[in-house]
Amino acid sequence: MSTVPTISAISVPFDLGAGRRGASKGPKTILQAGLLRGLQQMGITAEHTGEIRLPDDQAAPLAAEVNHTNLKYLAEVVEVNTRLAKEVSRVVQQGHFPLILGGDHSIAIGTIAGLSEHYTNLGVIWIDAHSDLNTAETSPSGNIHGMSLAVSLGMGHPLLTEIQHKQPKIKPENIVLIGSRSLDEGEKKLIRSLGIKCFTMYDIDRKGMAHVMQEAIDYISAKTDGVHLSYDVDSLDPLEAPGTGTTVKGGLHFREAHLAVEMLAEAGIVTSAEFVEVNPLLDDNNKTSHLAVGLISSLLGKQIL
Ligand SMILES: NC(=[NH2+])NCCC[C@H](N)C(=O)O
Ligand SMILES: [Mn+2]
Ligand SMILES: [Mn+2]
Repeated sequence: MSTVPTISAISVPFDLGAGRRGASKGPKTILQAGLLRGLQQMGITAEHTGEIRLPDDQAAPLAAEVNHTNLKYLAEVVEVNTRLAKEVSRVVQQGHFPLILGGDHSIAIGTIAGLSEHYTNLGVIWIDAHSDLNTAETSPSGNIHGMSLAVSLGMGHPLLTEIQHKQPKIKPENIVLIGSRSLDEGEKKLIRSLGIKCFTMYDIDRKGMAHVMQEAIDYISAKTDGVHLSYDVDSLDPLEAPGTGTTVKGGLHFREAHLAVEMLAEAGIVTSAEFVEVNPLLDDNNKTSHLAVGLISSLLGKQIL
């Protein structure tokens, strides 16, 4: 059935980039929801390469010690992403498809850093209620998961932007945001000033998901040599995906979410993906983990008929 390369799933049980704990338990519940078995049933070769985590001696400091900064848990975020970047780079080198299971969205920093070694024009499709384009200066929370896309553009603390190598990892014109509906003032300014392609919920309502995805695919495939899908499950409506830390109402419905990844599968442009912000502690019977498994399967070619 498939021409999909071998999938290497990488778990990143990390949640110190987020304001609430629990996303660190996401990789395990996604795997328990039958991810690998499902892919194997589709005829795909899929392996789990292991977990990227902090060394045991880098136990998280007490929240009180880090909450006075606007870059909470900076050292931990740097460490885990440095490790993740190396692993992602190794998987690409091997010719496999990296599938990163988060974890909060700060792990996109390491994923994209590792990928950027292998592409000169890496495209990024960022499906998210948010744009994660804050810096310490603009962030309302100090949570680094709200900064990861800015970091990948080379903006922010050097310890973050210089992971893997010093250059910016992606270019603004190679990014497409989809599902945006909660943007901070600094983020809006940046989207406008850099001319980042952004399909908000307004655009999805106005044009329909099929139209938006076709535009996004045409836009990005024309100028990139690889496309990374960074999928934050809070892009979905909280009714569909209650198990996530920063829900925003008015999100994607189940069918829109599936259509988006089905169209990406059909276009055959995606070369890596990450699914982040599944928080089983906030979930309803692991509904959000099962949803993630369904979306990953659709992305990798599962069809209704
Ligand atoms: N990956 C996420 N869920 N990010 C949420 C970010 C929320 C908000 N914009 C902030 O910077 O704090
Ligand atoms: Mn996000
Ligand atoms: Mn989000």
